[in-house]
This record gives sequence, structure tokens and C-alpha cells, in this order.
Amino acid sequence: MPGNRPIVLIGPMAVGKSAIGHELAKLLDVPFVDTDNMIVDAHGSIASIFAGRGEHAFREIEARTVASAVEHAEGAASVISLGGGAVLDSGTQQLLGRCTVVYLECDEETVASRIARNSGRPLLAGDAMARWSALFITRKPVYERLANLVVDVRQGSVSELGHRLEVALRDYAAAKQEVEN
Ligand SMILES: Nc1ncnc2c1ncn2[C@@H]1O[C@H](COP(=O)(O)OP(=O)(O)OP(=O)(O)O)[C@@H](O)[C@H]1O
Ligand SMILES: O=C(O)C1=C[C@@H](O)[C@@H](O)[C@H](O)C1
Ligand SMILES: [Mg+2]
Repeated sequence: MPGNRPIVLIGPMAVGKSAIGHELAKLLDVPFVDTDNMIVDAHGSIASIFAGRGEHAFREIEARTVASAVEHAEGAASVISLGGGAVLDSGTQQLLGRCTVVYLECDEETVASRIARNSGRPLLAGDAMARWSALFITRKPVYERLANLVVDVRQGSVSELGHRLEVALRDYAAAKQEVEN
């Protein structure tokens, strides 16, 4: 595995960061944290934060939460799944330089069914797919720039994708080791 760096999963809403991250952590037998869940545990539902305090306040809470998750995880292997928009914060972008960042790549067609199964995403209110696509267009270059590794998650079950990520991470770690030696 890539040293003792936290493995951080990034990507747009509903690609499977939480589900696949959880699976990957089980396979690697390392701790798993989901920063959206940390926020909900500490501050209540994401929808209620957006409604009561606005997106700006949510982003501040999110940046602090991600920093605390990464700092707490450093020095040991672990898996951290971020919320879809967490990568927009410049402090978070800097912190991710100390992690192994995996971008879960998906497309509109595949994500449509995954969105349908989930609710409570305030930024997808109304026409969820149109909102998803608009956000994806602006964020895609950020995901691509921050990623050490890109994994296509369009095909396969959560369990299969967990295995695929594990293999991709082992290959990445081996290639990195070879360059460093
Ligand atoms: N490969 C897959 N096959 C089938 N269902 C999937 C797959 N990946 C994720 N899902 C399902 O799609 C839904 C969205 O996944 P998940 O919540 O993990 O997305 P996310 O990337 O964490 O989204 P968010 O950015 O909103 O946190 C969940 O119900 C999850 O179980
Ligand atoms: O993409 C986003 O901006 C978001 C994604 C979710 O994970 C949550 O963090 C929240 O709904 C905002
Ligand atoms: Mg999630």
C-alpha cells in the first residue's frame, strides 16, 4: 500500500465514494471515515445546515472537518471519503498533497440510478441530473488535477469496485516504490 498515507476518495456526488470507500477499508483492514458523516454527527443533517446556515457555512465546517480527519489519520493507513465539493477549498487541496488521492470517475448515465437511490443532497434539489452535470463540468478539472490515481467506477458492484481499487492502489504503490529506489 502507498506507505502510511491516508487514502482519500474524491469525485462528484453519488459516484460511490462512501460505499466503495467503506468496502476498500474493510478489504485493507484499516479505519474508514466519511467526512459527510462526521459533519452530520457533529452538526445535524447536511440539508439542515444548508437550509439554516447556508452553503458558505457548510463549506467552512467541511474544510475544518476534512483537515481534522486527515491530520488524525496521518502516519497510518486509512481510507477517507470526502463529500463531492470538499476539494474546492484551497486549504483542503494543499492537505491532499500529503495523501494518496483516488478520483472515482463516472458518467451521467451511470450516476443517474445511484442518485435516484439517495436523497438529502441540497445541491441536487429540482432537476437532480441537470444540477449534477453542471457541477461536474466545473469540478472535473479539480478532481483530475488532485488525483494520484483515477479509477473508472462505471461498471461493477460496490464489492467488485472495492477490489478493483485495492489492486489499483497496490500497483500504484509498487510503481512509486520503483521510482523512489
Ligand atoms: N458500483 C455501484 N453499483 C451499485 N450501486 C452503487 C455503486 N456505487 C454506489 N452505489 C450506490 O449509489 C448510492 C450513492 O453512493 P454513495 O453514497 O457512496 O456516493 P458518494 O460518492 O459518497 O456521494 P456524496 O458525494 O453525495 O457523498 C448509494 O446508494 C450506493 O450504495
Ligand atoms: O458535491 C457537493 O457539493 C456535496 C456533496 C455531498 O457529499 C455533501 O457534502 C453535500 O451535499 C455537498
Ligand atoms: Mg458520500
